[in-house]
Amino acid sequence: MLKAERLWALGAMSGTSLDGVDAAMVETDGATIYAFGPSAYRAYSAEEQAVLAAALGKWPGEDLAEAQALVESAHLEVLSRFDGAALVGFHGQTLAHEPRGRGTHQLGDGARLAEGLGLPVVWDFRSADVRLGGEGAPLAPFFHFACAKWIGATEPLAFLNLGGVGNITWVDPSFARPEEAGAVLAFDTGPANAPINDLMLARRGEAFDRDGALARQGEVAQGALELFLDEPYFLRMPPKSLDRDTFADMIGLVGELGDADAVATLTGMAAAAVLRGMEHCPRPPVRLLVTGGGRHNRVMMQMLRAALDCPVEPVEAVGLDGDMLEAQAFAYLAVRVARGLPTSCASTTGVRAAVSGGTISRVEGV
Ligand SMILES: Nc1ncnc2c1ncn2[C@@H]1O[C@H](COP(=O)(O)OP(=O)(O)OP(=O)(O)O)[C@@H](O)[C@H]1O
Ligand SMILES: CC(=O)N[C@H]1[C@@H]2OC[C@@H](O2)[C@@H](O)[C@@H]1O[C@H](C)C(=O)O
Repeated sequence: MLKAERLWALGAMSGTSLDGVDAAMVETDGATIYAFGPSAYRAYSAEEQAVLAAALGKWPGEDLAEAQALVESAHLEVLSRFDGAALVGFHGQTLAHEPRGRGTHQLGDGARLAEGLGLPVVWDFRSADVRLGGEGAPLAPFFHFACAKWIGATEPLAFLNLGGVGNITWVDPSFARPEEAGAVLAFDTGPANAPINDLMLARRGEAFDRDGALARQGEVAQGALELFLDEPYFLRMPPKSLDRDTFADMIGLVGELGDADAVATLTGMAAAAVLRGMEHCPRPPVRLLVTGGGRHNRVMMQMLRAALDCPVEPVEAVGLDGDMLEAQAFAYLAVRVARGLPTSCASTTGVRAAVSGGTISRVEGV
């Protein structure tokens, strides 16, 4: 176990929207964030995205050689660009997530990455939590708690990640540690960009709805939205988590609509899922800080602003980087794992007791 000294860690995340690998450095002792360092991005090409998309839903033991080689080489490529890291946090590519079923599967072998980089690599962050009865996700909440401290927050606030899937963390920064009862509440809100991307690709051959430009031209189909909100997921108490394609059927709800109305409706569904989620906050947050690619979607942001009493701002409003927050989270969590500090607790994943997930792969001499 590392002593409680500050060090630079390098984190990498390949998210559910399959757009690419984010990597970023954080200086931390596993509790306090001292500084944010450089970051880099390595996009997946359309061909690579197709390889990953074909691997979605697969479990270890299935035919994954090509996708695994791709995930590992893309990570090696981007992580090799950095100097000065003492260890690496490697999330991997989530292919399947069934915490109450077959478990959770993040593709990519951290031991191979450790060999390639010559650095200790922390990986497989989610399995231990699932084994102990947790959802295994979301895991960024303990980092969000540290971010709330870093920005000097004194009142409860919430972080919303609008990635392929959405997740929210409500934080009370008056607590000393995130695992204390009442300090955080976190869960996945619902689908966010993944269905929009899927529809844009299928109908228009485009990767996503840039800035919400197409949604802006359409109207939300209220009937489809109501059917979507009937999903039992929205009645479940948190913590709770989702697989990328848990809501794949929602595409069917907009199947008869024209492109603009269909995208507007999927955008409205993502926002409505967040608004449902906000009802679970123990106290109203004083602000909602939005991270992830969806913060660029002006229509989605406007829908949230129109319905909420508190300011809804991109995390850049407080000096954070919304493109890199998840990569930074896994840098931070890697240091927590190395120090034996918990990475999740009952109010973030539903795990029975606070747990330090993750496996550390070391290379000789390091
Ligand atoms: N300018 C933009 N306008 C609208 N949407 C955008 C824009 N930029 C990015 N996005 C959306 O954000 C997505 C990428 O978001 P992000 O990188 O946060 O997701 P992720 O990390 O892969 O997902 P997750 O957090 O679920 O793991 C893109 O696929 C796209 O749908
Ligand atoms: C199983 C899995 O990979 N889940 C992701 C996904 O993408 C967003 C949401 O669903 C969140 O639960 C999680 O990622 C972030 C980084 C998290 O664990 O906090």
